[in-house]
Amino acid sequence: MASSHFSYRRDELHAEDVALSRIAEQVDTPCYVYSKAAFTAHYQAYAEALADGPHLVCYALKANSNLAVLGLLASLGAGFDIVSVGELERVLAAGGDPAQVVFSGVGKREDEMRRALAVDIKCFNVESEAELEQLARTARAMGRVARVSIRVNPDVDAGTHPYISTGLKENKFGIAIAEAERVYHHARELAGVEPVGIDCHIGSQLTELAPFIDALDRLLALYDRLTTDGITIRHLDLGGGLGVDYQGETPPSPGDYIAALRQRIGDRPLELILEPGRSIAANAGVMLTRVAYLKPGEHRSFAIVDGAMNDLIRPSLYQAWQRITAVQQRHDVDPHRWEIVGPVCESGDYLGHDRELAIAAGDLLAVHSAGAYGFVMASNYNTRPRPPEVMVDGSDIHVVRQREPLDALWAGESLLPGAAPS
Ligand SMILES: Cc1ncc(COP(=O)(O)O)c(C=O)c1O
Ligand SMILES: N[C@@H](CCCC[NH3+])C(=O)O
Repeated sequence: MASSHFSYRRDELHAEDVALSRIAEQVDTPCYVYSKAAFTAHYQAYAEALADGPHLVCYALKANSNLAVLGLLASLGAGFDIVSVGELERVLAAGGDPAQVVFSGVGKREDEMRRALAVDIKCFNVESEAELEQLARTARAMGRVARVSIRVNPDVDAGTHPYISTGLKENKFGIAIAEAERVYHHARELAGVEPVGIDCHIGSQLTELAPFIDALDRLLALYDRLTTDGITIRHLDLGGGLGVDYQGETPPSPGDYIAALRQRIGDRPLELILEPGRSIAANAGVMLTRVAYLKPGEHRSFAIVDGAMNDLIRPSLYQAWQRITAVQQRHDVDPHRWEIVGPVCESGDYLGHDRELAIAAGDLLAVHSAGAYGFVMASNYNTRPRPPEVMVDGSDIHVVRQREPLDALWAGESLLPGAAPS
């Protein structure tokens, strides 16, 4: 199992000290369950490894932006990586410090820039020259100066799924490394922006160090050239991307990763910023779902569960594999190979293919490693409410997001005038 915070005791899966069947009874299924201790430990692994030099861990809240998660990480000292004004408002609502926020993303709108300038975030990670110019105009109009990093596209192969690889020249992200030096000179001359950092993010779920080191070497060469040109860069932001154990992968630990980075950076006077998302959140959560019906067949056998692609889309979208186990292990039925599928009307609606499980209708299943890119990617497809979220703290159960009431799913919609049935 990928996380020691979710473990079996007397044949039943627990989150910390809470039996997961208790949560399912209390909040119904499907639901997400997070462990406070796991979030804390995963964050501390970064903070401790970085402690001997200037640093900031900017948790990428796209991975899991529940306010309870953000509040917990803020209380531990985390900064945040945001990609929208909505994420910025979440950080502020959770008590996060805007001075520790970096703003990534290729398509920042002017109103988003204005709000981020108004609360004086730490840095904008700028992804194109057109965005740089827009940001400079917006900042000037507000009488402000925006601190910026150029997000450099270092053209390294992250060796991960094509949908989550971002640092190749065919990807939409960042400014080509060959162009970056010229853009920094442009930024230096442009009123309204001040270049203070260099940024990159090459992809997600990386399980090897080599692509990170390749990218870092290219950024350091750029840093050295800019320093020679008299452009003072204060921080290096290497993005997120460290992978996790979904299916026995053995990615480097944050400690090993950071030691390798620091060794390359040497005595350059740089604050090191990282933007981890998945490696903090994924194995701090599971999704619980209940078996509704079993449909054994000659060709394939289906376990139809109450969770679906709208609740957890990673298997359908990326063919992602996440471990699925029975919450209460039973010894009275034989294991059988099941397709774990949801009620959504799509053949691609599945949570797992060909899983050997000893289960009966009514049993609870846990989909593991669901703390990252789980709830945040949930939708209301098929007019299904998004699931509730629960945070376990020792033996305490905190419902940190209620299931959406059904009528919330059509709030804001209206019938055409005169079209109401009489
Ligand atoms: C700019 C940026 N920073 C950080 C992250 C977080 O990545 P991960 O969840 O792989 O750590 C992402 C997502 O891949 C990203 O696009
Ligand atoms: N949503 C993706 C990761 C996206 C990374 C965002 N830059 C996943 O579940 O693997």
